[in-house]
Amino acid sequence: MAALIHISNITRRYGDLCALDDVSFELQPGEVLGFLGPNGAGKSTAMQIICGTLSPTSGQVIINGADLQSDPITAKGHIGYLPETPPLYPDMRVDEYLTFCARLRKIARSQVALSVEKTKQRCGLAQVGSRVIANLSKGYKQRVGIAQAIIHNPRVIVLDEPTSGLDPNQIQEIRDLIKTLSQECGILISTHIMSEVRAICDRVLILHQGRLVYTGPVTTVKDSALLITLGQESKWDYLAQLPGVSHVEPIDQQRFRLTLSGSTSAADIAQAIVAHGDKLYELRPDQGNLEQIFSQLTLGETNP
Ligand SMILES: Nc1ncnc2c1ncn2[C@@H]1O[C@H](COP(=O)(O)OP(=O)(O)OP(=O)(O)O)[C@@H](O)[C@H]1O
Repeated sequence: MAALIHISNITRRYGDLCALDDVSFELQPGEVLGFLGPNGAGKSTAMQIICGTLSPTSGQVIINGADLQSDPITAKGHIGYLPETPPLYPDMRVDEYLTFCARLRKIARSQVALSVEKTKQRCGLAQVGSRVIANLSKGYKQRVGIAQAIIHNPRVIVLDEPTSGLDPNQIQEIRDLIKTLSQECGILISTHIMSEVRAICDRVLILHQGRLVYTGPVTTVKDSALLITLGQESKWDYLAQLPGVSHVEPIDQQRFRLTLSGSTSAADIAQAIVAHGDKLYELRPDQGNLEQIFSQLTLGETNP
């Protein structure tokens, strides 16, 4: 399957500062790729380069087969971008604004009304077309921001911290929307929120001081350790003998952290504990794992 984004050896310097240093990665169709890194790691620089608003010092960006440098109009046509601050005109009504965005994206006049309607349906905006953007809640403004990014049906959607500043219900709604959109496109999403990565991303990239220091599937990270709580009278020494358990770390008398090997699943472990005749009160993925990887890889100096 051809990659939707293909980045090879991108470097970007600002004077003496190397904001991106020889970064390469790909985004596949249907994939939600999480872009993580501390402040100053180079995420926004990378996103701007991918969206064609900033040139790399060296390296190549191919978007859905089009070279961003030699064929920028085709390449940019495949991308929808929602910057951290949505580019909204607050005095416009939602319909007016989306019509304006459709025209900017050079959608044929005869198709504009249809594109606006379809996009409103996709983003849950069907009821608010006549509302003035300034009067919408922050969650709805964010939906309008996503709507302008997808009005031309791009294959790639780039979202810069799309849930920042939203309340928990709005966050869930935007995450659901992103999941739905990923069925048709590839999505690159930058965030500082680890639970967001777990909730919606298939794979994660971690940048530190402009270098790519980690790339891997979220599920591997997520499932590689479990936290369990057993009955008070449990003799836990059998845990280390269970198939697929490579390490047992007691947290207190009842709680343990199990490191798993290979493809062992949480269900396998639950079954084995119950089959052993023990009481299992709680079992959950060790969510500290991704945080631990992030901290280990990004400790130390950050770019100003
Ligand atoms: N126009 C610019 N001129 C000079 N330096 C810049 C410019 N833009 C960014 N930088 C520097 O490049 C480095 C990377 O910045 P960038 O904004 O890409 O990081 P980031 O990972 O997006 O950070 P944040 O999470 O804070 O948004 C930082 O050290 C920043 O100060």
